[in-house]
Amino acid sequence: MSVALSDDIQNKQRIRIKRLMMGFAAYVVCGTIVWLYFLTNQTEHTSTAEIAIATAFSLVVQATFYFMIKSGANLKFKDPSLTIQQMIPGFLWVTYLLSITQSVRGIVLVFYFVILMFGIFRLTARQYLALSVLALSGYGIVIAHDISTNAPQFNLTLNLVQLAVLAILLIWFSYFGHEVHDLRNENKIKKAQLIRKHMEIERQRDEIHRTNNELQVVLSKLSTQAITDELTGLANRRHFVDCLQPYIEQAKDSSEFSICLLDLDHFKQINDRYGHNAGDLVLQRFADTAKQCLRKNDLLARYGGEEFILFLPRADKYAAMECAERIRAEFSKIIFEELPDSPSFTLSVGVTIFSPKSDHMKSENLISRADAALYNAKKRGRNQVVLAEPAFKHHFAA
Ligand SMILES: Nc1nc2c(ncn2[C@@H]2O[C@H](COP(=O)(O)OP(=O)(O)OP(=O)(O)O)[C@@H](O)[C@H]2O)c(=O)[nH]1
Repeated sequence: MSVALSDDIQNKQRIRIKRLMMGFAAYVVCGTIVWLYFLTNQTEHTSTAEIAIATAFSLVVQATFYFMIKSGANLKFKDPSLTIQQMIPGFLWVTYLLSITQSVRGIVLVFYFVILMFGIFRLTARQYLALSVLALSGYGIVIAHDISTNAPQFNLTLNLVQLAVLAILLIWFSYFGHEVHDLRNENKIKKAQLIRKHMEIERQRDEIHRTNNELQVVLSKLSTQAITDELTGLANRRHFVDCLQPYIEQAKDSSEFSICLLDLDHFKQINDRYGHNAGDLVLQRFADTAKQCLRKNDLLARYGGEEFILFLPRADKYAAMECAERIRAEFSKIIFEELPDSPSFTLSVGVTIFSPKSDHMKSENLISRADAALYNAKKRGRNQVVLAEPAFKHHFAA
């Protein structure tokens, strides 16, 4: 019969065969001892047939168990290791040896304990006691048989002493086996508890990991919020200044970067005429449009209200003016169809280039120069880009 067994069961089956082989070795050792006594004429009344029967019995028993385990038939039993099932024939075998080896019974009695050793981890106290009763009854029957048949050289006293010693040792062994069995069970429980604890720790570790990830997400959201303007999604003023300062400290000449201040024209009127929500919409649309006009490394931020600030790295005055003009022109082209009369709006820009001499490594100086240029753009009629004085007087006008 071939049975498809899981790896775990196959592994256990291998261990069971190994245990059976150890049992077989015990049979061989005990059998050899009896043969030795027999061959050296220490067991005068033992016949060759009797000793051959004992040997054949042990071989048949072991072969039967071997095939049971190999075929998987043992798996149908409550204890697939067949501990008690293997011990009972062993006890019968020892009892038979006792009956045929009268003069060396003291030695053969020890074989009971060799067999009992095999159950040390598995048998309960009750099973030990049952086996003890079996052994004592067996030996008792042997003694009774010897008395009834008036066996030659039978020493009743010696046999009764041996029976008593066997009883004491069996009781002690049952107690000892019970203790070992309990210890093993305790270990099993502790092992199960350890596994449960380990699993709980794993679960808690996963939980911490998950919470940590969630925290990271919240933190990253918070840090993004801290540097972002909620309405337009652009960088906020604080973040802009933080980014600008290191550039100012490292920049060496005026071609390094430029700054633009952009302010929507008459924005108050937009709010007053169309409402605050419409004003918000214009601000958002401006942000989207301006972003389209910029390079990847340019930084546009909301400076406050309807005012925006633009950082243009590696942009000289021509490049900066051109960029600001592009934004101005694109924004003025937008028609706000969602507002009554589909209006369009304008903006003014003040541009300044970085000046190592006059900025003294301070962003305030640079920004106030751009602000002055913006003021000029407003004064000159709005909707235009003006470069800060005194660097360059030219300005683009619509
Ligand atoms: N809708 C809206 N309005 C804002 C926001 N922040 C500031 N404002 C308004 O923007 C307006 C700015 O008006 P002013 O500073 O007088 O400037 P202006 O009307 O644009 O005039 P000029 O800049 O001189 O062209 C004020 O009415 C503010 O209330 C905002 O987030 N949303």
